[in-house]
Amino acid sequence: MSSPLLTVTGGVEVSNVSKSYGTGDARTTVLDNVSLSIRMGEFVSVIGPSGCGKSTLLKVIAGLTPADSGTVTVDGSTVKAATKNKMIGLVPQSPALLPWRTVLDNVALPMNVNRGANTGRTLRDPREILDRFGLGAAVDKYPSQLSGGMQQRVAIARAFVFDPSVLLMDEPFSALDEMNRDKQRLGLLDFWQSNRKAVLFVTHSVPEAIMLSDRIVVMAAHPGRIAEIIDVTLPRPRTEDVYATDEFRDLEGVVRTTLRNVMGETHV
Ligand SMILES: Nc1ncnc2c1ncn2[C@@H]1O[C@H](COP(=O)(O)OP(=O)(O)OP(=O)(O)O)[C@@H](O)[C@H]1O
Repeated sequence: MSSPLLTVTGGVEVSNVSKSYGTGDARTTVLDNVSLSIRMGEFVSVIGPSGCGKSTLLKVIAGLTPADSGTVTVDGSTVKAATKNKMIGLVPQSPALLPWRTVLDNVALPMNVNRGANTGRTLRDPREILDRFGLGAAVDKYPSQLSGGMQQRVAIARAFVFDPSVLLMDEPFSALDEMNRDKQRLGLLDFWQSNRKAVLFVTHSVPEAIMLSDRIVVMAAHPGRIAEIIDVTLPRPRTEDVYATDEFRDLEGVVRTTLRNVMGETHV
C-alpha cells in the first residue's frame, strides 16, 4: 500500500449546531452549540464519555439526523447536496455487508445502484481499493468467510468507491480485539496517508485517536459539547514505532488528563 493516489479533498464546517432529544421534562440537549472545522485532508478524532453526543454529531454531519439549529457544510455544500453528490463516505460500527454478495460485489454495489446518477462522478476501481486494503485475494469470498477485521476493512474500502471528500467513521474497530484493532488502524492510516480525505473518526481509544489524528476533539456530556481540541504534532507518515516515542506518551498523558477533567473522575 504505497503508491500515492492523492485526490482533491473537501472540508467540513460545523457552525453552532444544537440538537435535543425528547420533549418536556425528558428533553435532553445532546449537542450544545457545537462548532468545528475539519480541513481538507485532515484527520480529526472525537473522544469523550459515553452519551456525550459523539455519534449524534457524526449523524448530523452525515445527514442521518437533522440539527435543531446551526449549519453544516461539506466542501461548501449543504449536507443534503453533499449526500446527493456522494461527497460523504460513512463507515458504521458494524460492517453491514450483504452476506449473499462477494467482497467485490459488496464494494461495487454503491456504484451499480442507480448507475445513471453516477455520471460525471469520480469512481474508484473496487479491485484496486480492495487490493490496497490487503484484500486482493479475498475479492471472490463471501463476508462469512472473512475475519471481523477483514469485514471491517471491506466496509472501509466500500466507503472509498465514490472517492468522497469526507469520511465519517463511527468506532469502526470497536468490535475487534486489540491486536486486530491495531493492525486495522495501521492499515487505515497507511491508506489514508496516500488518500488524504477529511476524516471525522469517533473512538473511545486514546492511543487510536493519537495514532491517527491531526487533532483530537474532546467532548463533555450533559450537555454534549466540545471541551477541548488537542493538536497531535507527531510527524507523518506514522508507523507503529510512534507508540514507543516520548512525544506519543506525553500526548497520551495530556489526552487522558483532559478526559479525566471532563468526566470528573480519576479513571478513564
Ligand atoms: N434517537 C434518539 N432518541 C433519543 N435519544 C437519543 C437518540 N440517539 C441518541 N440519544 C441520546 O443522546 C445521547 C447521546 O448519544 P450518542 O449516541 O450521540 O452518544 P455517544 O457519545 O456516541 O455515546 P457512546 O460513546 O456510548 O457511543 C445519549 O444520551 C443517547 O441516549
